[in-house]
Amino acid sequence: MQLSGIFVPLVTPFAADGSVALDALAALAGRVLEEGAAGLVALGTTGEPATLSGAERAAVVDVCRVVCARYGVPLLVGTGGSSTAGTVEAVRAVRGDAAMVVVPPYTRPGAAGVLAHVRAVAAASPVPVVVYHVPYRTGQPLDVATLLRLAAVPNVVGMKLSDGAVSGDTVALLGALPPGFAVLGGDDTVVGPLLALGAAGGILASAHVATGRFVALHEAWRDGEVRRARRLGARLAAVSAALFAEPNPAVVKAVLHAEGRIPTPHVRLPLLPASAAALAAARDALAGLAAGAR
Ligand SMILES: O=C(O)C1=N[C@H](C(=O)O)C[C@H](O)C1
Repeated sequence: MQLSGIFVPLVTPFAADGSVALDALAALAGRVLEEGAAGLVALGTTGEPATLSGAERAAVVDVCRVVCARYGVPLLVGTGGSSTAGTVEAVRAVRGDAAMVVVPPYTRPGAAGVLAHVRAVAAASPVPVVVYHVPYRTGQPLDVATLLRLAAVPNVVGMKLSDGAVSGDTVALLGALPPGFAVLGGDDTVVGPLLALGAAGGILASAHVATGRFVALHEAWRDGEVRRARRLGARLAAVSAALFAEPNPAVVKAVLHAEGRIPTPHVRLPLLPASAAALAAARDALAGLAAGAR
C-alpha cells in the first residue's frame, strides 16, 4: 500500500437527539472525496471514538467503507489502546484498508515497549498498519532511532506524525525513511513544512473545510511549485490555527454546522462545544483564505 495525499479524519456528526447522524457523515465523506481527498480516516481522534459505543463505531466505519468504495480510495481505521493484547484483538477486527494504530497511551512503556507493541500488532494485523505518533496525547515521546525502527517493522507502511513543531529530529527522520514508507503529517499547522521535507501527505481535520486547498498544497509541494506552496501553506496554517484554538474537533464541528453541513455542532463530554469567539475567528480565517484566492 502506497499512501499519498490528504486524508480527512472525519468528525462524527450528532443529531439533535444525540444519536450519530449517519446521513450527514455520508455526505461529509462524499464531499471531501469529491474535492480531491486521497482517502478517509474513520475513528481518528477527530471522530471522538472514545465516546462512541461499539455499535456506533461499527456504523461509522460502515458508512465510511461504502463511500470509500464508491470513490475507490483507501479507508484507514483508527484503533489501538494501552494494552497490546487488546490492540491485537482490535486490529484483527478492523474493516478498512489499513489500521491506524496509536502508540500505546498513558502507560508510557518506553521505546523498547512501543517497538514490541507495534511488532506484535503489525504481525497480527490482516491489513497494513499506520503508526500514529502523537506524544502530547499519549505521553510517550520517541527518538528518531526508534521511529526509524518502527518504520522498518514488517507490515508497517506509514506513520501519522503529530509530534509538534518541525525540529532537527523531524529533518533527520524524513531524511532517513525506508523507500516507500509514508509519513503523513498530523499537526495541521505544520503540514506545509513537513510536505516540503518529503512527507507523503497529511491526515488533517482542517481539511474538512478547505479540502481542495489542502489537496492543492500537497500537489504544489509534490510538483515543486515552491512559491505557490509557501504562500498557500501560510494561509492554510492560519486557518488550522483558528480551527485548533480549542480542543479538536469542537471548532471544526462548529464551522461545519454553521455552513449547514452537519445537523448540530455537538461534541460529547468531556469535550465542550466551541465558544462563539472561536467559531467567529475560524470563519474569519476561512473568509480570508477565500479572499486571498481571488
Ligand atoms: O483524528 C485525527 O486523525 C486527527 N487528530 C489530530 C488531533 O486531534 O490531535 C488532528 C489532526 O488534524 C487529525
